[in-house]
Amino acid sequence: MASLTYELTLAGLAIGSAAALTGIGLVVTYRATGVLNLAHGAIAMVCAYALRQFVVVWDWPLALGTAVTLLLVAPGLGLALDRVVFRPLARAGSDPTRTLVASIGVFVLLVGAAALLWGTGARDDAPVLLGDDPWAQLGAVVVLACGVAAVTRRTRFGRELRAVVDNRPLAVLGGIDADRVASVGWAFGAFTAGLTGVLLAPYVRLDPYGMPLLVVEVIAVAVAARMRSLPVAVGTALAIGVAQAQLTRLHPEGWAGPLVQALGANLFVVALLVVAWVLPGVGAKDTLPPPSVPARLPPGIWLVAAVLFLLPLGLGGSDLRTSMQVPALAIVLLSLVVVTGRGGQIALGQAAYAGLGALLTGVLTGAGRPAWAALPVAVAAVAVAGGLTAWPAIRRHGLALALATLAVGVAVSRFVFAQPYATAGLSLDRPPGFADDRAYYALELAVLAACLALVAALRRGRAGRALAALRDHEPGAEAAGVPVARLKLAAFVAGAGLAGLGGALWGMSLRAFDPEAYDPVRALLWFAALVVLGADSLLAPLLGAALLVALDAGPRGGVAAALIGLLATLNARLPTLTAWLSTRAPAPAAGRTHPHRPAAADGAQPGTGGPAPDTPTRTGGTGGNHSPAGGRAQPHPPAPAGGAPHPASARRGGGAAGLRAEGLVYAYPGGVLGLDRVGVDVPPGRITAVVGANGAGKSTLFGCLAGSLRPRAGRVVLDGTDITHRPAHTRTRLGIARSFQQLAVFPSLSVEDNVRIGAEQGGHRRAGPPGQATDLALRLFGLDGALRRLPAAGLPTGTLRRVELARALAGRPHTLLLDEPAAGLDAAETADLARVLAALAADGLAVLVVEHDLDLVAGIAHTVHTMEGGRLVS
Ligand SMILES: Nc1ncnc2c1ncn2[C@@H]1O[C@H](COP(=O)(O)OP(=O)(O)OP(=O)(O)O)[C@@H](O)[C@H]1O
Repeated sequence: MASLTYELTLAGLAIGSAAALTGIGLVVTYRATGVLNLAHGAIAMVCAYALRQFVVVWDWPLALGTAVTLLLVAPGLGLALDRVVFRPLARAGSDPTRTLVASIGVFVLLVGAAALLWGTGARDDAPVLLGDDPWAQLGAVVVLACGVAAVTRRTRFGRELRAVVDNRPLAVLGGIDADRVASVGWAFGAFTAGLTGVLLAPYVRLDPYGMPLLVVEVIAVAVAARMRSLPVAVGTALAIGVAQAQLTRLHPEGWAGPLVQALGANLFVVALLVVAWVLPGVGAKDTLPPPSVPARLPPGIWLVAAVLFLLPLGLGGSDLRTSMQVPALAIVLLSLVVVTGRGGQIALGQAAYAGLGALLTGVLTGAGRPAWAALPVAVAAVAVAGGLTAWPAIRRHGLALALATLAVGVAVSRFVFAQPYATAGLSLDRPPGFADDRAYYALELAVLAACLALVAALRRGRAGRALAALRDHEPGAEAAGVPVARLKLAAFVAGAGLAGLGGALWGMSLRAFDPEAYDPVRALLWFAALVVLGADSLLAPLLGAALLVALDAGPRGGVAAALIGLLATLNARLPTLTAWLSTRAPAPAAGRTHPHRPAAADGAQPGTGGPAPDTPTRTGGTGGNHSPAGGRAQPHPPAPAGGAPHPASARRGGGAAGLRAEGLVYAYPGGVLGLDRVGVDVPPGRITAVVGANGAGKSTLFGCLAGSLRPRAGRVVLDGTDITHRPAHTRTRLGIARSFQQLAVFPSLSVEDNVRIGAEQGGHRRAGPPGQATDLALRLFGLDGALRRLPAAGLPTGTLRRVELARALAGRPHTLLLDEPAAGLDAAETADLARVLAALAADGLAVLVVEHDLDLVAGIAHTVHTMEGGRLVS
């Protein structure tokens, strides 16, 4: 027994050391470049194929082939990726989600290219490098880890690497060539990938799909090491490797047998799932940036698409059977429009939900349920499964959802789809009356049309607007009253359900469950395809499905992956296909805000752009007189139209005490005391100002009042009710609106929709229809007329400040918290703002202003508090 334990431990160490190599490569690349390289496994696979090509096909000596592979091919690939893909992204200031999409693009491109070059079949003749001696592999890992540690601790390059990791802009200012550091990081990362690939290849299936995925699972060890600690990465890899090997000793009876067996082969997948669910995500941001141009497709395109989709009804035989995949796949891709396109979430596991939809439908029909009844039950079950698997990650920041969905995709594939107990002999009957291929295709088209109509309605409606808002600017959406986590979950549940429906239709078209159709790599391909074609477009799923099926219908696999991968690697530099087809929105003028993201997203304050481009004309209640300030806020809020209440006139009952902070203490991680027993009153009908030098604690106080920060001690009280633990969106719904120091508008939405979100999400329900509150707020701030239909992207700062204020007031708050509202405004705009604030306070609103502009404060505030060192000193 002892010797079996020893043997298994050795075998586990061999697996663990290969995983440790990957962990080291991922950590070093991440530290040098900030990129979580999902393509690591694909690089490993390409290097393994390259070595096989040199040694087996071209008959080179093993040493020469290995040297060329590891010292030329692998680092060369890393350097090429750095130069062509990732450096341009870093220079453009791209965020982690865009680089993740690019690394998915590289993954898909390399998989496609390998399939084209070497075919899709598995090879079992990869050259053996170190034999099966685990000590040799372990030795290689230890030498490599020690080498990396020595270089980072003791050399000048190591110091530079650490400086770049700590603060890249500061390191560049200090004269460090951050690009060189990144190049070395990429070359080294690719070298470790190559080493993993050539070591693993003889013992696993060397094929373009299997090996990259095997290495992707190992991301778990790098995430467990928080993308920093090499000893933790190596230790975790070895521990999982040994535990996995020891599991093979267990042979429980009954249903647990195959499960334990699967666990013994896939413990890294479980680890990935656990780290994605439990540990904080990698990276700081987890939503895709908003689309640069809101797509408005010419109507003729839909006619062309309809005709093209109807054409296969005239086909027969294998052509019709191939075409039957298209509507089903289009529905799966449509699920990504909801989750990724609208919601901005990175979902890499849609193949699992599609497969589960097919599997459950097959199981239910196999148990005698009619297909009509089985399908909705299966779709509902998959939707619930989607919600349950995504929920732990949705509440976490960074790339947690991307990793969790990736892990779910691989885990479902390994533990369910690949298991004979779940899928053996499964067949999927078509609904009665649709057994014939042509009739079934017509049914698929009808379901697709219904799904398109449903998603179109969702996008146009309140939920669609709120989703776009959270994609564009999550804190801004939360401040407008959007329940961010709940909405993300709802989008994910809907997306999983749609994917399940598409998958089930696909299975029915084949009349069988084909695990290959739901391979996790396909999920990456589908995600990349949708992003490339335009994630927030209804046309993209149709185009994508047709393109993917058509390209892969040929004799050579990999064409679709190679093409989509190539386009995805360049995702930040090319317009999406649907954006290219769409009617252009007006081009932003020089000096305006960046169309891609609001100023708050990158921390930059855009320049003041002068008056609004279209001087809005006030209409309605005031008789259509022209705005005196070139579209600026009106000095005095106009009388409400049609006797409707003023947008900012929602009132609490008599005797309201207002908002009050009592003894707030807030400490930042690291111990800096942001607030030290601070109390402040924000009474109705008055403007309360808080001033103080930089770092005095004003923003911290503001965050505690608005609900974005939780104080360590003290209370926040609204009209006598303790709201200290209420989240930001709940406070907004209680009538506390806020603005941001840096703009928090939703660039892809029109000015009107920006304001409408405030009315829909933030408003008290009894405060009247959102449309009316929106119109009033737009008019109050001179945003009606042609301006209301323009996308917020590209409008001048002064206009966007008014949009933000109008959004806050459209929810008809009783308390208004303003964080440096005059930032970025010129003198005239600041004067207009002062008049509006005075009018709102006169109208009964409680207003708190945190401001640097002492003239503004002196002119409007009834009470002025001064902060210093986290305390209120006056
Ligand atoms: N995220 C953070 N992590 C650590 N310390 C922080 C953080 N944010 C603020 N601080 C520290 O907390 C203290 C209060 O900062 P705060 O931003 O509230 O000041 P402020 O008065 O709003 O300054 P400013 O006018 O520059 O915005 C400062 O010492 C600041 O350095």
